[in-house]
Amino acid sequence: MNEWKHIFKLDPAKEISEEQLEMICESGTDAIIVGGTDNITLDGVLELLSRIRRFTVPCILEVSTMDAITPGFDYYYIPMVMNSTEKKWMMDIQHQAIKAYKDIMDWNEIFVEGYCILNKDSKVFKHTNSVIPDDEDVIAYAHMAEHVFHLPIFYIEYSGKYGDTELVKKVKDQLNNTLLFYGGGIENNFQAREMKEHSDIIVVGNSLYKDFKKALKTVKAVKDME
Ligand SMILES: CC(C)=CCC/C(C)=C/CC/C(C)=C/CC/C(C)=C/CC/C(C)=C/CC/C(C)=C/CC/C(C)=C/COP(=O)(O)OP(=O)(O)O
Ligand SMILES: O=P(O)(O)OC[C@@H](O)CO
Ligand SMILES: [Mg+2]
Repeated sequence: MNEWKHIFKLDPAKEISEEQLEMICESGTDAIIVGGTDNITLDGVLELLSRIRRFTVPCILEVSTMDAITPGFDYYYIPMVMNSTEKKWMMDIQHQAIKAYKDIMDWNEIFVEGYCILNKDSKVFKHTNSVIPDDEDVIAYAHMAEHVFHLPIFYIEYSGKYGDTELVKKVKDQLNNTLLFYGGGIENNFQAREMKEHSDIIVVGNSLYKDFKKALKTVKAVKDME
């Protein structure tokens, strides 16, 4: 994961054609995350997993609901929402899930993500009752992710909206061991490169469902960077 630059996030609740899926899987992206905020069902996850499995690209389940956890993925990402007002989204659901699954959990394939959700209009922001932190708060969350919780990933999430590059840069400057993921509103090569400049890995999601060709090109855009 330390070598990765680009990830596509596919939503099991949304339609993607066979032809498009093949282009995504063979695009050179470093991995595919299966995840989303709502209508995530076990059937939807299993169907998408079996379609992606025809290709060699690493496939990750980002767990958003207990109902759709299944074996068969290469890796599992477990979100903890650091700027939620409810402990539930930071700790309690994860606690219950670990209680249920601890005997079959292989921690070598599980990575916990410290999420900071910064688009107040996104579904995931509302769903998790999050609050908008100021820049100093975000930087403090990043420090907590790295030094208090020793998380492998700090995720700046603007879901559906292109974010503040200055803030992403400020956060990146503070992190040494924790990887910085940036996701939100990346639709073209310029945005992909700009956010990759300031983060370790960019995640491209919704634009695949809006302007597929442009979204696909973001892989080469960041792979060609020095
Ligand atoms: C059976 C087997 C082999 C199991 C493997 C072991 C394993 C992985 C067990 C699970 C252990 C565990 C601790 C699970 C956690 C369970 C859980 C439900 C945690 C809660 C996660 C959480 C905080 C959810 C809230 C929503 C959220 C933050 C989701 C993260 C993804 C995200 C930001 C989605 C938004 O994406 P986007 O695409 O922008 O959304 P829309 O397009 O839909 O708007
Ligand atoms: O869907 P977009 O806005 O590209 O965001 C990607 C990802 O960060 C969503 O969790
Ligand atoms: Mg999405």
